Amino acid sequence: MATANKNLSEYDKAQLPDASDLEIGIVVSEWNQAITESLYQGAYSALLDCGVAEDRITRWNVPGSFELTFGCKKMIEEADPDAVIAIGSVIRGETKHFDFVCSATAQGIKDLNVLTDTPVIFCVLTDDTQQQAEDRSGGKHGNKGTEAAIAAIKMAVLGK
Ligand SMILES: Nc1c(NC[C@H](O)[C@H](O)[C@H](O)CO)[nH]c(=O)[nH]c1=O
Ligand SMILES: CC(=O)[C@@H](O)COP(=O)(O)O
Repeated sequence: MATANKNLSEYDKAQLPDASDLEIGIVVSEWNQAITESLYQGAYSALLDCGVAEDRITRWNVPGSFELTFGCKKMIEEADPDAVIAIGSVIRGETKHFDFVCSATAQGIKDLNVLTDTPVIFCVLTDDTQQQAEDRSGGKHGNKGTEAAIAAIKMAVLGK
């Protein structure tokens, strides 16, 4: 199902496990900062709404999406959260750099899920246009940060 047919912000708290004792890490890329801050706010608000304690949410920033893998790895090593949300926004430019950044970031986050015992949630928008990114970070298609927070809660409990 394409995002166009699914609102990213919809969730049913009644279907979620107790999140009151969860520690959640969030690593945020500074590239396309207006988009990533909107994604972060979506994730942060949903975590609080679902019962995660404010003082159990840890945020770190990294320069770009390519650095998300290292930032999440260090957070897992140093803070040992129950799950980590990796937030980024990659928007296609004139060259093939978009393809390499998206592929490396997706593979790196996948590797963390394989090589560590901590779920790492892929909250990285990979868009052809600024409008597509805005539509998925609090626009007409909802907020992927909200979707990522719900996934983080579910995976954190599954991984315990
Ligand atoms: N163009 C985008 C980038 N590029 C930067 C890389 O992520 C990386 O920080 C750099 O290559 C140094 O290692 N990053 C994004 O997150 N979004 C983009 O659109
Ligand atoms: C995803 C990127 O790295 C890209 O936005 C950089 O733009 P360009 O391909 O024009 O250098």
